[in-house]
Parts: sequence; structure tokens; C-alpha cells
Amino acid sequence: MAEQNLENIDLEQYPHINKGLAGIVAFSTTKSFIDGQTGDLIYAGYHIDTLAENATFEEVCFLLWNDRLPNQEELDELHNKLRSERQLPEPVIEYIKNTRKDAEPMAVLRTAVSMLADFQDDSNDTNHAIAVTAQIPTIIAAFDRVRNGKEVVSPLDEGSTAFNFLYMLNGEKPGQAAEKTMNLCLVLHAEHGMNASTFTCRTICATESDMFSAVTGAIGALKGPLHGGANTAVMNMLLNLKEQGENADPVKFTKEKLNKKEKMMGFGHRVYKTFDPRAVHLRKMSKELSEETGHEYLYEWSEAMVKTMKEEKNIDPNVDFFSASVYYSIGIQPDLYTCIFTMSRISGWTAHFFEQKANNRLIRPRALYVGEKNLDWVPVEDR
Ligand SMILES: CC(=O)SCCNC(=O)CCNC(=O)[C@H](O)C(C)(C)COP(=O)(O)OP(=O)(O)OC[C@H]1O[C@@H](n2cnc3c(N)ncnc32)[C@H](O)[C@@H]1OP(=O)(O)O
Ligand SMILES: O=C([O-])CC(=O)C(=O)O
Repeated sequence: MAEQNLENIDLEQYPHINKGLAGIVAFSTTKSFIDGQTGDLIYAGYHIDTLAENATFEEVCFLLWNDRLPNQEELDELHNKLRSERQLPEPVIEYIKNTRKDAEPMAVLRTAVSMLADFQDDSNDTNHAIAVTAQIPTIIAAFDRVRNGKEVVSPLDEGSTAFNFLYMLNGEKPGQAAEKTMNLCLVLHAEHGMNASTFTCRTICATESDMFSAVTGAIGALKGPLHGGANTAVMNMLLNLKEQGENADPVKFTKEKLNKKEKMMGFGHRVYKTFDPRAVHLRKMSKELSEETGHEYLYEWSEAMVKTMKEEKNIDPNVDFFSASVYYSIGIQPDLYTCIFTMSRISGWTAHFFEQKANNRLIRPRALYVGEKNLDWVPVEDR
């Protein structure tokens, strides 16, 4: 489609027009605060560094849903509820078994989550949030096993979200270190203000639609490579470089991409104009894990790309950059990375759903019409 010509439009009449809604404040929220200049991120009062050091994913879920941390009894109750909801309805397992083995995992996840709506016993949003948070990891693990010709592994009636996901994915209980890494990734990706998928979720909620519709739409938004899909794209970029063997040169690779006006995936952010605070933690993990697993080159290439992007464009990495090498080092298939992001961001989406519903107004901005007016109708045979 041709680029639109806005030359004859008096844009001063439309002070609110802003491509990509950059800088527009659409909602107030208690869920998270981001300072894009200092690189600070707070979930419901707690700095991301504090959460990264101390929190479990389940504590973050409770925090985002209730705006406070749970006491032990409340945390135990949440664990129990999540455990009791992990099993998938049989028709959803059947769908996963019967879909194409080369289907995109995010597309399978989107369809399976949409199906879950049909199997709810009530219309209670809190129960729905728990059910969808519990079942997303089961869907991802089941699809990965089925497409690799393996039996689906049922969830255990014990352990955390991180523990159960790795167990269902690999068919064996994870060690403490792997569970800790997965938990930290879930904590770091949980919530991020009015990002595209959360905005989608709130927009669907605002029509008084249901949580499963809102989450299904949000998954569709997160899938895109300019959003959560970037983590898979980063890994593909690193793997492309690996294919160059001895000639692999991350600095040259980065400069060539920039010269071709291509985006370096995992860099840049609408809000952060400095190092993403989550990437600080992921960078550290990437270094440690790549050394432990003999993938040092991945970390070294990543650092060379970070340096080159800073020098050439003054652009820093976002959350998706180092998460790629972290997931790779713990043996997860690259095309599952955005699904893992979903496993975590479901907590933020559902929290925003509650918040939107509690203070709702239909979300309905305007578009500036720049097309023709008053055209004469031409019969089809004369066009
Ligand atoms: C979880 C998340 O969603 S985090 C984001 C994940 N997405 C990515 O990593 C994809 C790569 N990054 C990008 O495409 C962008 O930085 C976005 C989409 C994240 C943010 O986009 P916007 O705020 O619209 O910034 P925009 O795309 O206008 O970029 C501004 C300038 O920086 C450049 N730029 C931004 N990101 C990059 C990048 N990754 N590589 C190269 N140049 C970039 C743009 O080319 C543009 O330059 P110009 O002014 O010379 O034209
Ligand atoms: O905030 C955004 O625009 C993108 C996002 O979801 C994140 O960085 O976690």
C-alpha cells in the first residue's frame, strides 16, 4: 500500500496524533512503573532488582493481582490452586496431538488458550487467571514433546511453576540451579506497563469480553518480532552467525545489518533510552550459563554486538537480547522462547485485566481520515 500523504492536512488541528501512540498515557495503573531514562522498573512497589534477588514467580503473580505480597498461608494456597489446575482438558491435549508438528509454537499456544475458555466451571475472573497461568506451561511442554515424537508428561502435584515446566518439558525433575534460572526469567518478564500485548489485553477487556479472549489477543500481539517474538529472532541471528564458522564476526555482522538499515533484534525499546534493568540480570545469567555449558562464544558474540550497537547507534539491548542465550544454554528450543515469555507475562496481562475491569471505559481512539471524499460511483464494467 502506498505511503500516505499528509501534506495537505493541518496537523496542528490534531495535537494528539502520535504514530505508535508514543508517549500517550492511556491508563493509570498500580501494576508497574518504568523510568526509561534511569533504567528503573518497579512492580507494584518493589524494584526489579529486589524481586530478582528474592521473589518466586508465584509471589510476583500474587503481588500483581493483589498489589501486595502474600503471607505464607496465602502463598501456599496459591501454589495449591496452581497445582490443581495444571492438567489440561482432554480435548486440548487432543488438539495439541493433532496439530501440525511444524506449526509455530506461539500459534498453537494461542489456539489452545482460546480453547481453555470452553472448559471453565464458572465465570470467576480470579479462577480464570489461576487456570490460564497454570495451564500455559503445560500446553507449551506438551506441544514440544508431541512434535518431537515423545509422550506428553503430566504435571506433578508438587513444585513451582518453573519446576513443573522443566519437568514436563524434559520428562525429568530439574535440578535446583535450572529451576532457579527459570524462576528468575519468569520474574523478570512478568509485567511491563502498557506494552503492546498488555494494551491489547486491556482493549479486549474494555469491551466487556472475557479473560480468555483478552489473553488470546495478547498472545497474538506478543508473538510479533517487534515485541516478544524478538527473543527467538535474536537466537536465530546468533545461530546464523554460528553457521559462518571460523569467519563468524559479530562486529562485522552488526555493522552490515545496520548498513542495510535492518534492525538488530533484541535492541531498542520504546520506553528505555538506557540499559534495560532486566537485561542486567539476564546478561549476568548468560555469562554464567554459557561458561558452564561451553557456549562461551554466544556470550562473547552478544557482548560484541552490545558494544557495536552502543558505538554505532547509541542503542542498548532490551529484555529479549540476553534471554535468548540464557534459554539456549539451558537447552530450550529457540522457537519456544516467546512461549516462555508468555508463561510469565500472563501474570501482568491478567493483573491489568482485573484493573481495567474494576474501572472500565470502552477504549476507542479516533483515526484521522486522509482518503478521498465525494467520489462518483463507477459501475464495475467501466472500472
Ligand atoms: C519485550 C519487548 O517487546 S522489547 C522489544 C523487542 N523488539 C526488538 O528487539 C525488535 C528490535 N527493536 C525495534 O524494532 C525497536 O527498537 C522497537 C520496536 C522495540 C521500538 O521501536 P520505536 O520506539 O518505534 O523506535 P523506532 O523503531 O522508531 O526507532 C528509533 C530509531 O532507532 C533505530 N532503531 C531502533 N531499534 C533498532 C534496532 N533494534 N536496530 C537498529 N536500529 C534500531 C530506528 O531505526 C530508528 O532510527 P532512525 O531514527 O534513524 O530512523
Ligand atoms: O514495554 C514494552 O514496550 C515491551 C515489553 O513488553 C517489555 O519490554 O517487557
